[in-house]
Amino acid sequence: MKPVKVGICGLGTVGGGTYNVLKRNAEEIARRAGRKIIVEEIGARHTNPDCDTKGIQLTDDVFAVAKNPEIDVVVELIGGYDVAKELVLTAIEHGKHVVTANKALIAVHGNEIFEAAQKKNVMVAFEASVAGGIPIIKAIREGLSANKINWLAGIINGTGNFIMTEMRDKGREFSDVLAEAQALGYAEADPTFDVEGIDAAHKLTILASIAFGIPLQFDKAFTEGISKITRDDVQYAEELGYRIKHLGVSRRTDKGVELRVHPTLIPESALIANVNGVMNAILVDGDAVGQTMYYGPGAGSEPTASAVVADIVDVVRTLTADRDNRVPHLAFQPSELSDMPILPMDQTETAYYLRMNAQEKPGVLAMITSILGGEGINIEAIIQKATSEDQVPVIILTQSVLEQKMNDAIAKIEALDEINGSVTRIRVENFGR
Ligand SMILES: NC(=O)c1ccc[n+]([C@@H]2O[C@H](COP(=O)([O-])OP(=O)(O)OC[C@H]3O[C@@H](n4cnc5c(N)ncnc54)[C@H](O)[C@@H]3O)[C@@H](O)[C@H]2O)c1
Ligand SMILES: N[C@@H](CCO)C(=O)O
Ligand code: NA
Repeated sequence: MKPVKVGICGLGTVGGGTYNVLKRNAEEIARRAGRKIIVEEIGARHTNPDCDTKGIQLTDDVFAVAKNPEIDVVVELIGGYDVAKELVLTAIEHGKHVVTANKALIAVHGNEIFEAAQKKNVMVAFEASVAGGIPIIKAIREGLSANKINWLAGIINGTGNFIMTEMRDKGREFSDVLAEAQALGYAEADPTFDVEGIDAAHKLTILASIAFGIPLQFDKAFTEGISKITRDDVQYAEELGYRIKHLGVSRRTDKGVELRVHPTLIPESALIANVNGVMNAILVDGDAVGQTMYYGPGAGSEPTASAVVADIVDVVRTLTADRDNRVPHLAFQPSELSDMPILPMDQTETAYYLRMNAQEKPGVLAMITSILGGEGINIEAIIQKATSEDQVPVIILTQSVLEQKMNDAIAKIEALDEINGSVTRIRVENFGR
């Protein structure tokens, strides 16, 4: 059979890894795909010192790649929204299949891109966009297609997990670890995407769509980052038997779908609480299978390339297959997507960790517990720290409650003269309890 010709756009961390893996494993990959896969052209502004591209056609115009009549599959690895979107739509318009690692693009413009792809009968594959090398899209979309999925939760940003692990285990400074994550090629071009949970929310949006059969709705995701977590919170959580992880959670409820990214206390005995460094993990709860967990490197050159190349192989395998019966982009047939709403954050339910500074006076604890009781919030545990100062940290673990009630309770606690400053709240998920 004729070789399949691929055009790679962007030759940075992921583009470079993709080129090298395709080259190094060419024989093995051809045995799997049923035909040879050749890199016909590379479109990139910069060359990559890790890649020997001798003999390959190079251009700095990625649109030339998207329009090159020789090319069957365009691999978008430039990142970002605008140029990437135009590039992908141009490739589709020219009848090319597309493989991308760009979660920002899929989460924000995916509905439009998939519609264009369906019209042109081409595939857009995006396994590398979520959790790097972990084949989580394939697992949910194909491996779990028998199930009604109840919820999923994951550590889906490698940079953030790397930062939190290094800070906790080695006491390193935030900025120092972030710089290392950038040097290792883990971080986004704008690392606030990693730290503030935007990147994780992009990925969660994609996972929720393929799990529940809903259109991509990134604008409705709730996002809270890791920059405000203090060493004290990490320590108090550990005293209570928990680890703090930056988690994306999406749960189907009677009222709608939860879509939220925030720091979360997880019981230290839970497997997912022990996922460290750049590793990612996603827990998926299906009605037939129960809970399954997927673990592996969430970022980095070749781990991500592993997913990009697997997508290229997938595309190649379907080139000769019936194009009306491909695996749908969002797992469900496009005409079968549901209009189940995304729940506003104040309508979600979780347990909470609260930390506040109370003045050292008799009766303050009673005031706090009475406010919580008044909102119908049950307390699981309280720690009051003795200090030499005239204010004491009070840490409270609550049972599960509607976020709206917790907002009201926190506002009332913060209004007390006996409480200094604001109340820190971290949500709690009791996996494995
Ligand atoms: N780095 C990771 O671990 C990782 C993992 C999963 C997904 N991703 C995603 O993969 C994509 C690429 O990330 P990366 O880490 O490889 O980025 P990178 O910055 O290392 O590489 C991007 C490359 O694209 C080139 N480029 C950008 N715009 C261009 C344009 N208009 N024309 C020509 N070249 C252009 C840049 O010169 C650069 O070499 C992003 O969407 C990112 O979110 C990255
Ligand atoms: N910046 C992302 C890359 C992988 O998507 C992360 O750290 O997880
Ligand atoms: Na993946």
